[in-house]
Amino acid sequence: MSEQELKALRVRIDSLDEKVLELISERARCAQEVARVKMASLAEGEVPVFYRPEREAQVLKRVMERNKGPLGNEEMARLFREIMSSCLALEQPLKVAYLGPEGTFTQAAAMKHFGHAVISKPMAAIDEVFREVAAGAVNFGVVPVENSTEGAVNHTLDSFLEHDMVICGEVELRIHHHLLVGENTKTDSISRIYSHAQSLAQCRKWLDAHYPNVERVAVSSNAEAAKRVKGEWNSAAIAGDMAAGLYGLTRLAEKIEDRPDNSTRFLMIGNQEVPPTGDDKTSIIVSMSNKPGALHELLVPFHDNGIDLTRIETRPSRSGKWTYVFFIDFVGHHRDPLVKGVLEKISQEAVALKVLGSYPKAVL
Ligand SMILES: O=C(O)C(=O)C[C@]1(C(=O)O)C=C[C@@H](O)C=C1
Repeated sequence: MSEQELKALRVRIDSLDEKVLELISERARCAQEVARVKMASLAEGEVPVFYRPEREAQVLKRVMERNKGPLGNEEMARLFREIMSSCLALEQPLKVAYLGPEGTFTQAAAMKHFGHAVISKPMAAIDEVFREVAAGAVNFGVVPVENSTEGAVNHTLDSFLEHDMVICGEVELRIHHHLLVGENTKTDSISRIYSHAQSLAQCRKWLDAHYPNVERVAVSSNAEAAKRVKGEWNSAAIAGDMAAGLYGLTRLAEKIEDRPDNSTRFLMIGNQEVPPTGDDKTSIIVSMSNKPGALHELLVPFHDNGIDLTRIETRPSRSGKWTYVFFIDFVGHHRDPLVKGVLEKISQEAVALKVLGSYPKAVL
């Protein structure tokens, strides 16, 4: 390519950027207008709802449907995700608590779902995320709920039993783990590997093959593991990209998770009900009386109405020995007539039924 050609292309890019800039600014002014309309149409005592997950899902889906490339759908949606995040920040800067410290996969999930224009607050434990939302100190919280290799995150499920929370979104993240060391670490003298227990479990086979005699130490998060090895000479951490970047660590081995499709699903929790989008999921907690066939009774209405169950998890209930609650996710919104019917049928048989929330299926 000649210098001349390159110059001409850059002139074209400059001119396109000016148009993109003007269009983004126009969009942002539009969002400010939306905020004005929302404020003006409030009934007395009503609080404005600026964040609209159902609308965001619709915007991102539309972008993906209309995208003709060469950028991929996900890439394009990510760009719009950030534009929308900044537009919303003009209406109302969202505060989001997540399972910290900084650099965790939960933080990455929060950014993937809300974009980077939110004010994010790391919390030391899952229960603290719930409490922060319940106290109204933040608008939303982000917590992990299940991993494709290791299963349910029980702390999160148990927290739903203790707090009244509305689930308003989900996001899935492909989890890649790396073996990380600080700059002063001699790689042949590693005597300890830190990570979160779930991450150690997700890399068990790799560790058995490569570091069978090295002590594995479970800490509160993999970001915490990364933070520790920064100052230690004989230690390594298992953590992800965000933590590696944040603590300036070197990747000794990349993508060491045993299963290449290792993914974690995260939930957004808040106090806001989300209207239907036509492509939603619902999460419920049900407790049945301890009698034969109870689980069968619970599942039959779903089957009879062709409702797709995406997950069922059992946890000990907090109210009695050997009694259980079921966490069930299914496709549909609790306001859909078919779903309403199923929930009514179940509540006739159940000791208790609580809808945790209906929310758009993850778009990104
Ligand atoms: O449509 C709205 O209600 C808006 O506030 C606008 C907008 C957007 O930028 O498109 C911004 C924030 C909401 O969460 C959803 C969409």
